[in-house]
Amino acid sequence: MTNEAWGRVCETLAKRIGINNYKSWIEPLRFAGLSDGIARFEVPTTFFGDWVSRNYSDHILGLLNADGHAAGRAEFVVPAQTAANPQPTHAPIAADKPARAAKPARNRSDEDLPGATLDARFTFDSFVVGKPNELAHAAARRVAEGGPVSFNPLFLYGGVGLGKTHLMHAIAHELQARQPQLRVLYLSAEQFMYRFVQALRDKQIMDFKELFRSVDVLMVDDVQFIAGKDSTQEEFFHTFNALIDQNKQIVISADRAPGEIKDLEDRIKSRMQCGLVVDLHPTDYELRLGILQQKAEYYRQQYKGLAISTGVLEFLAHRITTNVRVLEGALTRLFAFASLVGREITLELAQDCLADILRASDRKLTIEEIQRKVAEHYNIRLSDMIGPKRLRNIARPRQVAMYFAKQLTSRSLPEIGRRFGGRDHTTIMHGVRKIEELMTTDSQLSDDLQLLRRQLQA
Ligand SMILES: Nc1ncnc2c1ncn2[C@@H]1O[C@H](COP(=O)(O)OP(=O)(O)OP(=O)(O)O)[C@@H](O)[C@H]1O
Repeated sequence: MTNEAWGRVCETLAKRIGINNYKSWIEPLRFAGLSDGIARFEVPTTFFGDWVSRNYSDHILGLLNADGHAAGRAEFVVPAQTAANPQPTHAPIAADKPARAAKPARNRSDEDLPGATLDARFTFDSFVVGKPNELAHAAARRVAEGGPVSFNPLFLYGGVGLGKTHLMHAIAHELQARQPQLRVLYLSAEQFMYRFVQALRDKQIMDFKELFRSVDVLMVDDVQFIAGKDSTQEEFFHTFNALIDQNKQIVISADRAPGEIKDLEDRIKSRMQCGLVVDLHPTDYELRLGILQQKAEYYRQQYKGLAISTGVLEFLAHRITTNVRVLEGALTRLFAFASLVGREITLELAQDCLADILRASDRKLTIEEIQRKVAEHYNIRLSDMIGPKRLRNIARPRQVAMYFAKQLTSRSLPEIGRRFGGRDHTTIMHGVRKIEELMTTDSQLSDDLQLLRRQLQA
C-alpha cells in the first residue's frame, strides 16, 4: 500500500471524524507500511498511540479495507529516536479490529518493567481450540494457572499467524488477574535487544540486569530475532539462566523449534529444549471455521443489521488456508465492504470483494519450489535433485522432495518422475515409500519433514 492510498483514507477520515479530531489525532500519524495484514504507524508518544488505537483504529481499518487493502490489525509504534522516557520504545499498541483497549503488561508491582503492551482481545476466552493447537493451549493454560513451575521454559512455536502471540498475551492476562502481585514481563526479542543496547549505550547495564532478574514471569516473543546477534544472545542466556535458577517461569515463542533456529548458540538451544516444547500446527478446516464463526459473531453485533448468507464462512474456511491473520483480514474487509455498500454478505459478494486474497490462496505449490526448498535445507545443489548421483547425502534429500511432491501437489507419479530428471514412476514410488518408512524410526528425518512441510505450506 502506498502513501497515496493512505492519503485517500485520510481524506475520508477527516470528513468522518471532523477536522479538529483529524488534526489532533490522525495528522500526526506517520504511515509506516502495511504487510501481513498489519498496518503500521509511527506515533509521537505511547499515550498518543494508545488513544488512537482505542478511538480510531476501527475507522482506520475499515477504510483501509474498503480501499482494497487487507488490514486486520493496526500497530502504533513510537520510533526509537523519539522515545524519551522509560516507555517501551517499540512496544506495539496492538489494535486489531475489533479493537478494545490495549492494556500495558503491567500491574501494581511492576510499574518499572519495560514490557510491551498487551492486547485486551487476546485472552483464553477468545482463543478457539482445535486439534492443531490443543496441546499448546493446554500448556499455556497450565502456565497461566500460576501453580508450581512444572516445565520451564514453555517454548511455543509455529508458523506465521497461528496464535503464538495470542496465547502469550492470554497467559499474561490470566496471571495478572489471578495474582496481581506477580511481576510479569512480556516483550518481543527485538525489544529485549533494544533495551540491552540502550543500557549499554547509557552505561546502565547493571540496572538492566537487575531489572530482568527481578521478574516472576518472563515472556519473550519471536526469540528467533536474536539469532546471530552475539552480545544480545549472551545477555539473554545469562538472564535466562538466572531466572531458571530462581525457579521463575519463562515462556518463549518462535517461528520454529529451538533446534531449527539458525545462528542461535547451541547452549541456548539446549537450554530451551529443557522445558516443554510445543508446536502450533497449521490450522485445519474445522479450526478455521470455528475462528470465523467467533469473529463473525462479533462483527454481527458491531455492524448491526448486516446479514451473512449461509455457506459464506464455510467457503472462506475452505478457500483461505494460509494463516489466521489473513482469514481475519478477509472477514474484516468483507464486513466493512458490505456495510459501506449496504448489502447482505453473499457468496457472490465475498468472491468479488476478496478476489485478490482468494487468488493468492489458490496459488499452487510447484514441484520446482519443493525441489528448491529441500535442496536449500540439505545444502545440496538444485541440479542434484534431477541429476543421477546416488550418494546417500544426495539421494535422501531427493527422496524427501519426491515425498513432498506426492503429498503436497496433485501431480501423478509419472509427472513427478518427469520433473525429477525423467525418472520412472516406480522410482518415485520407491522414494516416497522409503521416506514414509524412515520417518517413523528416524527422529531427525521426521523433524526435517515437519519443518519443511511448514515452510512449504506457509
Ligand atoms: N485459535 C485462535 N483463535 C482465535 N484467534 C486466533 C487463533 N489463532 C490465531 N488467532 C488470531 O490470529 C491473529 C494472528 O495471531 P498471532 O498474532 O497470535 O500469531 P503469531 O503466531 O504470533 O504470528 P507471528 O508469527 O506473525 O508473530 C490474531 O489476531 C489472533 O487473535
